[in-house]
Amino acid sequence: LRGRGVWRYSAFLPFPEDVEPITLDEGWTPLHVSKLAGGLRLKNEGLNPTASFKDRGMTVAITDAHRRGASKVICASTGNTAASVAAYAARAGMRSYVLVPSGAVAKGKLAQAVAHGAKIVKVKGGFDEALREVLELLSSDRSFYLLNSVNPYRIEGQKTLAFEVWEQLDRSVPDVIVLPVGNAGNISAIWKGFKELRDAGLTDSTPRMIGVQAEGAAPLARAFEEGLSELRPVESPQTYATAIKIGSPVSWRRALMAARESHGAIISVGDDSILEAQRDLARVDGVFVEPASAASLAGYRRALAEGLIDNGEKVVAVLTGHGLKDPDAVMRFGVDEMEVEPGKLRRELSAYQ
Ligand SMILES: Cc1ncc(COP(=O)(O)O)c(/C=C/C(=O)C(=O)O)c1O
Repeated sequence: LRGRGVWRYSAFLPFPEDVEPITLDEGWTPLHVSKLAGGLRLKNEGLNPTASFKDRGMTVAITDAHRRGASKVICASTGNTAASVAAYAARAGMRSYVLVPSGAVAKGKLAQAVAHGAKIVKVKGGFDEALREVLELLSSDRSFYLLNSVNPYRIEGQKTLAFEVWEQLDRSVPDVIVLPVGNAGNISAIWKGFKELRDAGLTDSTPRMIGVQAEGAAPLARAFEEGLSELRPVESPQTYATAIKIGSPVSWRRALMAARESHGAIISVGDDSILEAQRDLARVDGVFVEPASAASLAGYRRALAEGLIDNGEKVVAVLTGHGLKDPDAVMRFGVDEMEVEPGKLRRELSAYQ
């Protein structure tokens, strides 16, 4: 183990020792103790270079693209993958093409894609249509390198969150990992990381993986609930947590396997509980996350209420993206503001208190 962040675990990454990483020092994010519940810890992935967990997988996949001499990279995205692709492609001197749902991407993410110089292709429809467009293009045009989480190098990078949590918990694993699930790459990546820790003899237990979806975009929660072995996509997914507004998750098989193999679950929560969780995290724990990230806390609360998690169990909630990604979302918190004339502050404030 040397250095910090994703490349600290290069022994677990699929590259020869002399590989030249394309990196922005991603990873090594804080694990805070939460004041909201005993035993609950918060893995703050919003503190990665482009402010989401996507950077973990992007550093590894872009390093592979660079190694192969790629000059053009492409992805479909609800926004965070696009932001991360744009930044790492810029770092690697590559052109980036990002396909996003037209009119449905949070402002901060779009700002990042623009800032880093991506070609932004707005697809009429949702994420699912955008991903289909990308896969169709690639079936006839091999000049693009695909960066969605069907790319195994993304999964290899994202699994390193498990290694960090193990180190941050003094080389032990939590009872439960709870995290939001959209296209479903992350839940299978983190589960892979914990299995590798166990298979390397570094731990003798593994956590239960509890994935959380938004009620209006929960094909995996439904498949898990009904014990299905086939996914029934949600035709037009609805949630204000736009990062996980996905009706047909591409990694659904691996996600179901991770939930079942780990004796965990995939559940869904309402947008109102996501909003409440987002506000509590910001106003009690001081951690500002975007709506999809807050689904972790909303899911934790539901799992606790339903006995999927016992009080006192050690739980890590993965907070996947920073709150600045979606500034419009916080207008629903209720703003506490006043305007004063110059020289009137004392009078106005005393009236206010
Ligand atoms: C903040 C945030 N939280 C959770 C997820 C779900 O992770 P996966 O289940 O691995 O997809 C996403 C996913 C975003 C994209 O899929 C994209 O950017 O295209 C996210 O941005």
